Amino acid sequence: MALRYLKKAPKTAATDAGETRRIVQKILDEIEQGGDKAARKYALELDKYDGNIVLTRDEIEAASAQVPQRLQDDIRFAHDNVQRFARAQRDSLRDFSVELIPGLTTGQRAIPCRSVGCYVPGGRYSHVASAIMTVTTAKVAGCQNITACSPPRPGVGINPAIIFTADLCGADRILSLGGVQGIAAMAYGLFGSPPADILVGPGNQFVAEAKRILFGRVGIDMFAGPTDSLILADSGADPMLVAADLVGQAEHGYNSPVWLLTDDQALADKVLALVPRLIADLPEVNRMNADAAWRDYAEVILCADREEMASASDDYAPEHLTVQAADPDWWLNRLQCYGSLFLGEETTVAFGDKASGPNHVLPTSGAARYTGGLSVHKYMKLVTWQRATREGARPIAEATARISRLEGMEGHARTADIRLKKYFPDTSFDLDVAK
Ligand SMILES: NC(=O)C1=CN([C@@H]2O[C@H](COP(=O)(O)OP(=O)(O)OC[C@H]3O[C@@H](n4cnc5c(N)ncnc54)[C@H](O)[C@@H]3O)[C@@H](O)[C@H]2O)C=CC1
Ligand SMILES: O=C(O)[C@@H](O)CS(=O)(=O)O
Ligand SMILES: [Zn+2]
Repeated sequence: MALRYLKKAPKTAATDAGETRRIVQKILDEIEQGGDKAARKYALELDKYDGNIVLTRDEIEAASAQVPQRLQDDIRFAHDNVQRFARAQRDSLRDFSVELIPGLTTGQRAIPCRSVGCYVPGGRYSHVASAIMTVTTAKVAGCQNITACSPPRPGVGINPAIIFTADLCGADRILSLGGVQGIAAMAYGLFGSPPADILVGPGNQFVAEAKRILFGRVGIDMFAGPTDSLILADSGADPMLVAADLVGQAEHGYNSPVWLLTDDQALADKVLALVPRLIADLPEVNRMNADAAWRDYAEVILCADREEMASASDDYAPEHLTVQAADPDWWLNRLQCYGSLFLGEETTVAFGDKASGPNHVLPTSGAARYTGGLSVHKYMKLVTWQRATREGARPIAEATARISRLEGMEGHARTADIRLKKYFPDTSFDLDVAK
C-alpha cells in the first residue's frame, strides 16, 4: 500500500539551503581576510557582544561558582555516563598487526587528532549537554588541544553552566563566540588558538553549513544541523507519550522536523489531536518554535504494516528514532538508518540528549544514510603501516613492477626493479607486461 499522509510538511531540510550557503560563505570569507577583528565584528552584529573572547581562569572560576550544587552534580552524572560510553567505544577500537605473506607485516594504528574545535550551541537554549558530548569524547579519544566555543548572550557572555561544563569535561580554551564566527575562529586559529584539525558539534543551519564549507580544509564530525526525530508507534503505544515526545523535540527550533509513522489510524488521530494542546501549554519561546516546526515540517503517515513503517523510516534516515511498538528486537534487527535508536517507552530522546551516555551529537537531514553520530572514532585517524624483509618484499616488488607498467607508471615500476636488483642480484625477473 502507498503511504498515506495524514499530515504532510510544506517544508524540508533543503528549504532555504541556497540562501544559508550564501550568508555563511560571505562571513567565512570576511573572517579569513580580517582575522580576529572581523570575528569580533560579527559577534557584535549577530550576538550583540563586545566583551572578552578568550575566557580567563578567573572568569571560568567565577562562572562555575554561579552554578548551583545540585545542577553541578547532575552535570557530573551525565559527564560520567558519556565518559564511560566513550571509553567503551575507544576500547572497541584496537591497533593490530598482521603478517599477510611471509616477511610482510602490516598494521593499523588509531591516532587521535591533535587539535579539536568543539562548537557548543547556545542561541535559543543553553546547550550544556552538547559541551559534555563533544569535549568529554575528545578527551577520552586522547586529543591534546581542545578548544570550545559557544555564543555569548548579549552584553553578558556564555551561560555560566556551559562554561562550568566545558571546563569540567576538559576544554583547554573557551571562546565566547557563536555561529559562523565561532567556527571560523577555531578553523583559522584566531585569538591565539591553534587551528583545529577537526571541528565537531551541533548547531543551527549556519553552523552546520560553515562546517560543511570548511570540510576538506579541516575535518568535521558530520552534518549535525537542526534536530529531527521520528517515532514508530503501533496500536499498543500510549498516544500521550507519543505526542509529548514529538512536541519535546519540535521545541528545538522552527525548522526541527518531527515525524510519526504508524499502522494504526486511531493512534494517529489521537496524537494529531493532542499535539496542538501540548504545544499551546509550553512557555512562549518553546511554543513558538514547536508551533512553527509542527506546522511547517511535521508529518504523520499511515502505513500498512510494520515492514512498511521500517522501510519508510529508513528512507527518512532520522537523527533520533524512537520505537514505541511491540517486539523491540525485531525493530533493532530490521532498522538500518538512524543516528540513535530509542527502544520502548521507558527511554526517550531527551534521556539520550541530556544524560544517558550514548552521544547526542547526531547526523541530521538524512546524513544517517551514511554516518553514525559523534563517537571517539570520529576524533581518531585509523592509519596503516607496513614493513618487510627482503624475502617478503620480493613477490610484492614483482607484482608492483608489472601492475605499474600495465598502468603506464614506469617510475613506480622502477622503484620495484631497483630493489629486486639490489636484493637478488643473481636472479633474473620477468617484469614486463605480457604482450
Ligand atoms: N544534530 C545534533 O546533534 C544537535 C543539533 N542541535 C541543533 O542546534 C541548533 C542550535 O541552534 P541555535 O539555538 O540557533 O544556536 P547556535 O549556537 O547553533 O546558533 C547561534 C548562532 O547563530 C548565529 N546566527 C543567528 N542568526 C544568524 C543569521 N541570520 N546569519 C548568520 N548567523 C546567524 C549567531 O551568530 C549565533 O551565535 C538547533 O537547530 C538544534 O536543533 C542541538 C543539539 C544537538
Ligand atoms: O539533536 C539533538 O541531539 C538534540 O536533541 C540534543 S539537545 O536536546 O539539544 O541536548
Ligand atoms: Zn533534544
